[in-house]
Amino acid sequence: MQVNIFGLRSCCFGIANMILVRRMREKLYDALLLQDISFFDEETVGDLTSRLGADCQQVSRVFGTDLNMIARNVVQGTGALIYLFILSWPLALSTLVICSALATIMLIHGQYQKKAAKLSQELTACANEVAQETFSLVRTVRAYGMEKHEFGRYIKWLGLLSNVYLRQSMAFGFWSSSFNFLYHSTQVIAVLIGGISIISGRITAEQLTKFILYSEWLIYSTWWVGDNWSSLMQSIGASEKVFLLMDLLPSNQFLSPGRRLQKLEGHVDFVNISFRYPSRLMVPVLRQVSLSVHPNEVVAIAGLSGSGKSTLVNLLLRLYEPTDGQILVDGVPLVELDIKWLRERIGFVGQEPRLFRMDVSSNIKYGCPREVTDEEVEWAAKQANAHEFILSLPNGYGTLVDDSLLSGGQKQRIAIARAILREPNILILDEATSALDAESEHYVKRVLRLVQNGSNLRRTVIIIAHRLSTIQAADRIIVMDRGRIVEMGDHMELIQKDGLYARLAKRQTDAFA
Ligand SMILES: Nc1ncnc2c1ncn2[C@@H]1O[C@H](COP(=O)(O)OP(=O)(O)OP(=O)(O)O)[C@@H](O)[C@H]1O
Repeated sequence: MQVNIFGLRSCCFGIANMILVRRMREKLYDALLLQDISFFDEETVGDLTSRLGADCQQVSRVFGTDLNMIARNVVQGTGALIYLFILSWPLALSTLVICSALATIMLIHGQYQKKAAKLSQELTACANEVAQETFSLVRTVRAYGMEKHEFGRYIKWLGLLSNVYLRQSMAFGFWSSSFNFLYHSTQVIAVLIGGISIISGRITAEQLTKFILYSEWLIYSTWWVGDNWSSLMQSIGASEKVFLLMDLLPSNQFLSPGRRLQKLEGHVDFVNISFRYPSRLMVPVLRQVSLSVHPNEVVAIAGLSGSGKSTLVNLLLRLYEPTDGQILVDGVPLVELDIKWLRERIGFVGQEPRLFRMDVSSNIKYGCPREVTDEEVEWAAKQANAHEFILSLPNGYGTLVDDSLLSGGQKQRIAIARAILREPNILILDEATSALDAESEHYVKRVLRLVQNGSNLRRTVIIIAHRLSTIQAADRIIVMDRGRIVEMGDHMELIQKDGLYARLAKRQTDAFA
């Protein structure tokens, strides 16, 4: 019966813990997912993933086991102490002094374990970060023969981690031996003082036996409280950051629903935009940029690397908020619009063509706000010059995308197909042709021409490209230099101007000659 009840209770604790861990992970995932992008510029991936995993388990232990054990042993110990005082107060006092010494060591040990747990979580996160980075860049590591170096980086963090564990074990050893020493001292004192008391007739032998039993009970209760206390402190130390992250408020853009317009024309105004990345507040990235993009206009942004081209589109996607100035979409400030509604109407192809680990078709459909047929998926793939190579894959559109299966250019064409499929009112191509070969670039140019000439396909396009040959046909080319717009016009006008654009164009012609 006893076993059954104990088993049932453990089972209940197990289930409660499981539910708690699940709820905490959900809440943490939610809190992280709804953060500003700038939050992820400052937090390490390894740290966040380890918080999502092990730390939640630590927190649940606090509620599931440690608190329960502490409460139980405090009640037991207090009962034993009262009984000891009834039996013999001088003996009880000496036991109490020893228990107080044990409690003091327990508090110090608990504080130490709290700090050590926090540190070990941080070091685990750093080690995870190195491992994650190495495996995601394994080709670069191989190509440069840096396996040993990366192993060394990983080992360094593991070394620090094992030092913390070693010190934790030593602290535990000290705490255990103090317990043993003090426990045996109680018995020696009890036998000595108790023996004298029996000889002088103040207590009986039966009372002394009871006393020794109860003092053992008291001291063991103190030990259990101490043991659970240090494990509680460990859990608290490891979970401080979890609670901090769980308390994060969602980004402003998810808090208010915002306005939905009847139709998005695709008029974009950047008005006196200045911007610094929150993680590098000292460096101005955009300085008083003003630019109007008209509905259905194809605007290309060119300029040297690091001049702020991608940052400008990041602000239009509201991944970051401008430090100064404002962005208007169809005359409405971006901050007033329903961001989900707006993003559904924007097609975006980013610089790094990374796909999800799902089949090709699902990758193309990803984020499409409406139901799409297989024919529509194929249509989008054809527009992006991806249909042919997709058909040559083992399972065609059903092939599971693996990072090593597709080339950079192929991944980029799938990303273009994804953007085209949602028939966006604003199409943003950031460096979309950088990884494409000359033939594919020709097809992208064809898409741009289609967008420009086909009456039902017209839309606002913002294209950033290093290959100036891709953007020659744009209605307008904006040239940026160190966060400012320095030139504006069509290809011929800019060439005649003989400024930065002309120099870049000449440099590229010379390079390809
Ligand atoms: N997340 C970030 N945090 C801090 N600084 C950043 C971040 N992203 C970009 N920067 C910095 O902002 C500046 C402009 O970067 P941006 O990517 O907008 O330039 P770009 O003109 O698009 O360059 P490229 O043509 O090489 O892509 C650079 O100096 C870059 O180092």
